This record gives sequence, C-alpha cells and structure tokens, in this order.
Amino acid sequence: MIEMNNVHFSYGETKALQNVTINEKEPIIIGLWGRNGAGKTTLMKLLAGLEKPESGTVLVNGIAPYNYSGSMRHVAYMHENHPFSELWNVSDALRFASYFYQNWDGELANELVDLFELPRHKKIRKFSKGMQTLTKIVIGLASKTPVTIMDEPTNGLDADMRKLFYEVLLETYEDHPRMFLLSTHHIDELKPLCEKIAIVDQKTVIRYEETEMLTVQGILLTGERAAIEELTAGYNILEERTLGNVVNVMLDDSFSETWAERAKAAHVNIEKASLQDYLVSLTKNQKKEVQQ
Ligand SMILES: Nc1ncnc2c1ncn2[C@@H]1O[C@H](COP(=O)(O)OP(=O)(O)OP(=O)(O)O)[C@@H](O)[C@H]1O
Repeated sequence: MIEMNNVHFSYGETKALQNVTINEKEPIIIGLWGRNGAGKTTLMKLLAGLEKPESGTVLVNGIAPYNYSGSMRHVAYMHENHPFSELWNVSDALRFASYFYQNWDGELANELVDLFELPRHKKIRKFSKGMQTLTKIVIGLASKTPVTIMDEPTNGLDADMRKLFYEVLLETYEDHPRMFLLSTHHIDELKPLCEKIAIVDQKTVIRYEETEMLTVQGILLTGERAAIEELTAGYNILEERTLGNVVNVMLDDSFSETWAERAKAAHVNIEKASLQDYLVSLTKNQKKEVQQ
C-alpha cells in the first residue's frame, strides 16, 4: 500500500527528510508521531504526491503519486490548511469531493454531516477550527480512498467530538478496510486505534512498529540514588531527575514482571511510562546525541 525507500527531500537549502524508508502492505491504521519540525507533514505530502522526492522511491498503491493525475483514486490527503474555497459551504465541498474521489460514498458523507451537526449552508471559511476539522474528517472518511492520510485529525476538536471521531473512524474502517495514516503530537489518545506507529525524528523515520510492542517500552524508577544506580547499570537511561536524595529515571526497556520484582526487591518504585512520555524522552535523547 505504501512504499518509501531511501527517500530524501529538501525545501531549497533546508533538508526536511533524509533516508526515509517505510513500507506497509496491509490496510491498517497507522499513527504518525513526531515533534514539531520532525518531518511528518513533508512525509505525508510526498505520499500524497504534492512534493517530488529528491531521491529514492515513493509508491502508493503501486503508483508514483507525484504529478500523476489519477493519484486521487489511490490517496486522499486531508491536510491542516485544506484549500476550501471562500465561497464553499459544506454541500459545495461534498459535491466537489464527489467529482474527485472515485469511491465517494455520498450517503456516508450526509450521515456524518448530520452526526457532527455541521451547518450545510454556512461558508466553511466562517466555521470554527473544530468545525473545519470535522468537515475534513467527513471528506476523508467518505472518500473511501485506499490510502487516506489525515494531518492532525483531532485538531480543535473537544473531548466529545474526538471520541465521536474515533468511533466513526473505526466503524467506517471495519465496513471498508483501507489504510489510514493519522499524524499526531499526542499519541496516547490515538494509540488504541492504531495497529502500528511510525516515529519521525531528526528528519527520518526512526521506528515503525506494532503499537503493542511500543506501548510496553519505557520504565519509570524512583528511589535512592545507590539503589537506582545498581538496578540500572548497563541500561540506557533516557531521562534523569534528582529531587534531594531521590532520583527518578526513565529507562529504555520493556516493562515486565521481572522488572517489577527487581524493583520491589530493591525498594524502588516502578511505573510504566506513558507512550507519549516515552517517545518525548526518546526523541529528546536522540537530539542530545546528534548535538554532541
Ligand atoms: N515550505 C517550507 N519551506 C522551507 N522549509 C520547510 C517548509 N516546510 C517545512 N519546512 C522545514 O522542513 C522540516 C520538516 O517540516 P515538517 O512541516 O515536515 O515537520 P512536521 O513534523 O510536520 O512539524 P509540525 O509538527 O510542527 O507540523 C522543518 O525543518 C521545517 O522547518
């Protein structure tokens, strides 16, 4: 479904992606996580055919999307600044989308507009940020394109609407399995939906793994310095904080029963770090290593 091999891309003199390789054949939901400026948007633009790779190959559903007029049959990209015309209301946007997307599901689009309570005749440019996001969600889901890419799909949504979005995404995915690539800065909320997660950092994809494998990573240990040092000798410490006599560290290892027992025996408090905290520490750490 998506293939990126040794892809490099620059905006003029600014290198945005280097040596990116990510391949996925299955129609699964993928989370795309990275810090600001990591390269997520550029990666999505390359997959959507909005930019041409400087070198390397980009294929979506077997086609090279750049400059290919039929690319919208294969890939839909709902980006942050979606180009809604100033004149368009929701009905206009849905009508235009129905011309572009071969598998367009008008019935689903109308159901979602009602579900999200979007006013059909108000100009989209006058919508709140959350309402604009919901309009893009309607188009992305109803497009039923084999690869649907959504940039920060929960941007501006309140907690209720985020929940509703997760529910309808899963429902439409179950009815019509296809690939979704969803970028986010906040992985903990999105991770129950995602079978795999790609982590973009320092202009490349540093990890692409099953969500299940990633979520066990990251151990928080709190206790006296001597006990912590003995327990963690030989392990990769991602972050360390000292509060008087007490040290708190995050280890780059899988949380397990064995670790829980070792910590208990050493009178050290142990917790599983959240995936978000683990990824933030992991990518901070890589930054330090690069700067050295
Ligand atoms: N149009 C552009 N012209 C020049 N440089 C750009 C342009 N767009 C992005 N960049 C640079 O490319 C790099 C990757 O940016 P990109 O927008 O892909 O990151 P991102 O992970 O999507 O960031 P964010 O989470 O902040 O949206 C950054 O260094 C950014 O400054």
